[in-house]
Amino acid sequence: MYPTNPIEALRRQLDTLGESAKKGFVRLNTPCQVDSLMGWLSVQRVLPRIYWRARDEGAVEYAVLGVVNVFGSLASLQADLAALGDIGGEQPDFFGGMAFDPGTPGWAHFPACHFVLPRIELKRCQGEATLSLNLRFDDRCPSTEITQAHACLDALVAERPLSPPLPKAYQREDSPSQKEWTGWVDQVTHQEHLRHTPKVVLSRETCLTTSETPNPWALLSRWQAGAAGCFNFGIQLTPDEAFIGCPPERLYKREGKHLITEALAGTTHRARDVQQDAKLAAELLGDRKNTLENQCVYQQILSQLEPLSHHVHLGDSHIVKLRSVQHIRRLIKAELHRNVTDQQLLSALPPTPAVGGVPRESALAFIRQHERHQRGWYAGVFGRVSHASSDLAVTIRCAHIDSETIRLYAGAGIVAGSQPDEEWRELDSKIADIMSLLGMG
Ligand SMILES: C=C(O[C@@H]1C=C(C(=O)O)C=C[C@H]1O)C(=O)O
Ligand SMILES: [Mg+2]
Repeated sequence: MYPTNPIEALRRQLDTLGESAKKGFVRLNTPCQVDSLMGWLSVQRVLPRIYWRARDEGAVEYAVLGVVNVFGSLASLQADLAALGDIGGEQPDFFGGMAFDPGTPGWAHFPACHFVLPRIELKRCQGEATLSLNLRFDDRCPSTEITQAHACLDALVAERPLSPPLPKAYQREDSPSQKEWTGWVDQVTHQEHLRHTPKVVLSRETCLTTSETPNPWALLSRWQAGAAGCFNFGIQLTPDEAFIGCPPERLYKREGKHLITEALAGTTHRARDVQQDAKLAAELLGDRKNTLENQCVYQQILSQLEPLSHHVHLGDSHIVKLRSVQHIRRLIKAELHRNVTDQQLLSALPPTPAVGGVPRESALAFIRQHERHQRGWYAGVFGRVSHASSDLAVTIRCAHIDSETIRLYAGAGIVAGSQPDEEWRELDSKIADIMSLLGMG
């Protein structure tokens, strides 16, 4: 269908780029054919490698790699969005994420905040794939930029099929242990503690160790296939390390001044029998402890949105059914005041009480004091930001993978009425999908 090699087509466009085009941001595009974006990403040598797909049906799939710019803070990202917006013309997409708690050391190769304007984008929308080369000329020497762009094109490798990840024998270690967990839940649900801190989301790190871990892109591709209604993300900043996940939770989506966010909290498992499953859902919606978990989230989001927006609307409670769990969700819509930026939203909203707690600082203090594992980018933020629209997920239901270890993370909102054993089981339900893909289900 496309007689020209897409890389060749981009090279030619680059060579014939007129002087007048060399201002601000430039995106060169060519149609291409691709089977699996993750299969393509998996064989590339250029870093970083990023995959992103929002949870909505028909959402655009992005596989991006290399960098035109890197941003280590929300302020620098916002300054660049504004600078390119002022120049006008086509605007880029920025991809990246943030750690759960910038106030703690986090993961070794994952900065507290890291967004990139990628060099190469492979996008698929309604079955049509496009390969793009990004350039910019406002902040650098044009000839160097063109040389670097050529070098990145030269480094691209043809897609190869992903081989399915083979189940292996893993050694499992949980931090905290169930015994420690019980002690923490008892502390948080103590009358005295609840009085000043009504909700703390406690988490667990499950370390799976083996001689050779699976290809993260093969794993994500399998995970995605069974995770309808979830976001899908993957990022490799260093060659032997990846962070992947299929989170059901949206931090926010902004289209111009329209904002959509949500309170997703309160959990039960799934039943095989349809009637039994509906009964579990009805019980969840009526359950006091679970309703309280959700209420803590929407109340804080509403109060954070108040100074930034008008016409804030809180939707009804409803059930979101995932493969192994069901959750209570309430959608929130708002109209942002003029000039409210992604920087402001990303400074105000995360970590929401869906993953942190209420009040934020005292919940974070409990987490910092007790959890020995580093949350890093677990329970942080991942997504796409641009001038016109942004969409970001909360990074739960995720795995950090290096050459020997897979680290799985799960948390549970602890409020009045939480029982340690039930909450521990909730953690297991939240990692059930990925555990079964690894042959540990
Ligand atoms: C913290 C996680 O999930 C959060 C906690 C939930 C709960 O306790 O009911 C439900 C959804 C998320 O808000 C996680 O999956 O790791
Ligand atoms: Mg819960």
